[in-house]
Amino acid sequence: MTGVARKQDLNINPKVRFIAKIRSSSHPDGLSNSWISVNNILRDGVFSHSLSFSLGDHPLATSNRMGPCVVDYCYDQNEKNDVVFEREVKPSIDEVFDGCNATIIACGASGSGKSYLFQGTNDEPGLIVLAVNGMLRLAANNRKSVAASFYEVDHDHNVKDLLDPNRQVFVLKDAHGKTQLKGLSQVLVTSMSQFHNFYGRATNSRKSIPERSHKGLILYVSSDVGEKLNVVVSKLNFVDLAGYQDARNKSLDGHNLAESTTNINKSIHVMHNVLYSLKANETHVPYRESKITNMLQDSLRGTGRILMVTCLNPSFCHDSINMVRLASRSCQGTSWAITDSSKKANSLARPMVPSSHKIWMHGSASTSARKQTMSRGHIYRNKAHCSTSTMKAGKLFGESSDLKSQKTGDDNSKIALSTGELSMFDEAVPSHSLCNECGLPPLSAQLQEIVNKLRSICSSIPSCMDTTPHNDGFHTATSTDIAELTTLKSNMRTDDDNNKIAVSTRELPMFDEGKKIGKESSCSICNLDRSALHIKEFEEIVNNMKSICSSTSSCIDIPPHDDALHAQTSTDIGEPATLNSSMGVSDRDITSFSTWEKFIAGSTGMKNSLAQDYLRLLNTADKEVLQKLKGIGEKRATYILELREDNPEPFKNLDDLKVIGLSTKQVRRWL
Ligand SMILES: Nc1ncnc2c1ncn2[C@@H]1O[C@H](COP(=O)(O)OP(=O)(O)OP(=O)(O)O)[C@@H](O)[C@H]1O
Repeated sequence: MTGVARKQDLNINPKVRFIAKIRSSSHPDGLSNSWISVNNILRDGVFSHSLSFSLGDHPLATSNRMGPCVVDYCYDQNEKNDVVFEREVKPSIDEVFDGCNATIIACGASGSGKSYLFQGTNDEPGLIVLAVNGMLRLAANNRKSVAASFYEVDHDHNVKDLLDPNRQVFVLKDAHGKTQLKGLSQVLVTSMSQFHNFYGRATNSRKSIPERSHKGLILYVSSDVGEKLNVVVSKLNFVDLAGYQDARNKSLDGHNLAESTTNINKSIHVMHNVLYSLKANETHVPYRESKITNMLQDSLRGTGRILMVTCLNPSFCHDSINMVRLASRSCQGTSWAITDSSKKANSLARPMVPSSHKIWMHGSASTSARKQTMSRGHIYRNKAHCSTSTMKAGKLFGESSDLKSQKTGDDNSKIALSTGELSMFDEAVPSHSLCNECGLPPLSAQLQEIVNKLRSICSSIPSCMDTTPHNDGFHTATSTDIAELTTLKSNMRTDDDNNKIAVSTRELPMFDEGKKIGKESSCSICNLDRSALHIKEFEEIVNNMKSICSSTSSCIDIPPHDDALHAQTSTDIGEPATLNSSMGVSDRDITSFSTWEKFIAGSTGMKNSLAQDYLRLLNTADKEVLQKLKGIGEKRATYILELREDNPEPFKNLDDLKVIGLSTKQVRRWL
């Protein structure tokens, strides 16, 4: 059964409110709003409206991916601006005069009535006009002043002062981290007619310009100190977001609306993301991902009210559906979820980025990894293979999720060198299988053996450290060695739960110097015999490591570059190709690498190729596969699909993941 349920233990910010307003159909282009049905929902004493869409008898399949569209309230076409004002805006004005900031945002498809809602007409004043009127009255009664700024943010993120177009506006942070709109003019509002005068002039001047942009009016309330407007107490923001347009539509001259549309749509998405995060009380709010949210940051954070009004066209408009879906997603925050039992577990129980996930994708250093990488090789080579490759990669993820489920049981066989450098060894193949090419036991097994040795040595180190002060000169000379040895031990993190050990590459030279450590530190460690034993064991381990490295390099050896065949083979094999291309090193560099460096470089290259795969899947995979990726839950997957409607390849590099609230660092950590 599908429905909407409220999660009991929510921490939802009630001051972030999402409403919809269906534009009046009195306009000649309006047919009727029968394509939108609004239903009441009452759960746990909370009223909401659920919106569904139909064309004639055909329900539009908008809910397949995300269930019904839910907003806190939907005003129908007969409800006038003053009704919306009384219920939604007036309470904010009272709070602004009590010192809080408030923000009212209108969004919607082009022609959905955003400007009409804010500006209105002489007969039906809009929310801004009604608000200024109310504020002037309150100001007069409370010895306060009202001032206004009016700006525009275009698709190139330029900010223009609409009250004084000659001024340059800079968005800066002051010493307290507060956003300053440096250069933006403020005009004291003294009466309604004076307001109509300057505001009307500024709005009309933009009407002839076809460019889409966001427009913002700031109404400042200051304590009345005569002529000076120096003590700004609080702000009421009105933001009229540019009309949403599907970026795949063609403009009148036949060109794709592409870039400017994409930028505008992106900032609309970011605005919804920000409100989503605020509504859900998330710790990270992506203000900085768009100019407009960055500018509004001070008003949006804190305790002030935020109202997002999604304006809907009275006649069928696909962009309106997109917008209401976006609003619904943000409105539901973490508080609502589809009660479809299969989806419930995913969407309700899981935060956006579950910290419990450790690895989004597993690989293996042995044959299985090589086979997987060979599959990925096709992805690099030919984009036309994308879907097949995606399927393969999907299979990969399928495998990885299987592996994930085996994780607990298999944890004992893990080893990671250099903080995840060798995460490809996680979930390695069973220890009895041999590497096809080398005929050696799998790397993981060899490394595991070393780990066990190291662990046993480590566990005995404290007992042989001399902690009593030594006054002889020799001790002073060797104390660094003790420190080194201690560092060595601390770098060999042992974890009894999962038997993991991490040895950073930085520490490897210490192994080479094992003899030196042994010779000198033996004098400063209390039990000479035991320490000598340890050093010997260390040396043995170093040698083992070295031999593994050389055997590894023979598995991922780099074929000669000039070989014509190489071009073909390296792409097929994947790993060597990655070594060359992803690391950005020349062959000369590679030949001068030590075996160990080659090995580490190979790991880095592989990481980069995994990053590429991750991005490629985000750009191409279907929802089911997306949800198998580390960090992608039901909501993010839905959002990614929405982003792909605007831009077929929204993720070109890891930085682009910001749009979906993931950081490069985070993703790199998972790889
Ligand atoms: N409630 C209403 N009653 C009558 N006409 C309306 C109403 N709302 C909007 N309109 C008319 O519909 C048209 C489009 O409205 P409006 O300009 O407000 O849309 P918009 O969403 O701001 O569009 P854009 O994003 O392109 O600027 C206008 O001609 C406006 O007068």
